[in-house]
Amino acid sequence: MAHVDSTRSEKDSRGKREKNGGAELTPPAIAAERLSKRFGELVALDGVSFEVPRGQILALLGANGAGKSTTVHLLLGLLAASSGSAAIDGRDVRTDLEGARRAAAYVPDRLSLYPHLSGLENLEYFHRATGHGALGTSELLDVLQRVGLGAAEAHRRTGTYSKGMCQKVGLAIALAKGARALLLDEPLSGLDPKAANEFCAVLRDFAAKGIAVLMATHDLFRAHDLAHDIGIMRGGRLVSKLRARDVAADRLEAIYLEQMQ
Ligand SMILES: Nc1ncnc2c1ncn2[C@@H]1O[C@H](COP(=O)(O)OP(=O)(O)OP(=O)(O)O)[C@@H](O)[C@H]1O
Repeated sequence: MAHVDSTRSEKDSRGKREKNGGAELTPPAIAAERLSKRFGELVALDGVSFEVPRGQILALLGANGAGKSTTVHLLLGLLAASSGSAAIDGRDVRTDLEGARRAAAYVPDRLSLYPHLSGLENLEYFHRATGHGALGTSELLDVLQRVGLGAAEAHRRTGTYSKGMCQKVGLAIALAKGARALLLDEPLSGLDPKAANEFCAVLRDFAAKGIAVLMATHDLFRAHDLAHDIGIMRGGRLVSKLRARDVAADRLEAIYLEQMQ
């Protein structure tokens, strides 16, 4: 079986990080360590550990109820962990929630924008709402351009946008904020193939800029194409972690289906 013991590999990579010539390296942009979450009797997440270094993309796959959204919500501090730790850019979500949130951006399945405002006005609003809204209108227009929304689209009311265009505004909010880590929960659901391709191209661009990306998705083939690492979750556990380049897409599908048995 091509999957690895994720607990051991996280320990190994941490060891390398700490020992590198004795110098302290930057912490991973996203880190989960033995993260667990119970809802009453239900164990939604059970000792999940992984790291996403800067410039890397980790896709989390898994059936409905596997714990993907719970993982994302714990990392964003939207839920409190029952045990274990979650950190963004080295800031523990439990002890430095403000710092962690400052370094993180979140694009959910369906982004809530103000439909009567244009894409640019929405971006201006959310950019200021972060409390770090230093960019002016022309810079924000440039940010929208970089995520694939031209000037004409930027000035249109978002009530007239497709889902893909709304999602791009979410990416623009993350970029304008200078986020170190981008967390996405099924951002591709409902996007047509062209829109999904465009969205993934922007995510690649984010990674190339050094941003860490964690994406929960059901789109196995696109995850394989986009991500550096693939995590497969089942019953609240990370049951496999694979380097995407080490496994062909059809083999990944076979491993996924084996894990779902
Ligand atoms: N607020 C909650 N209260 C009780 N149970 C919850 C809550 N949120 C999630 N769960 C349960 O935790 C488990 C994990 O759910 P989660 O939403 O993380 O799965 P998922 O992998 O994201 O699924 P999907 O692919 O359907 O989005 C499920 O059994 C779910 O019913």
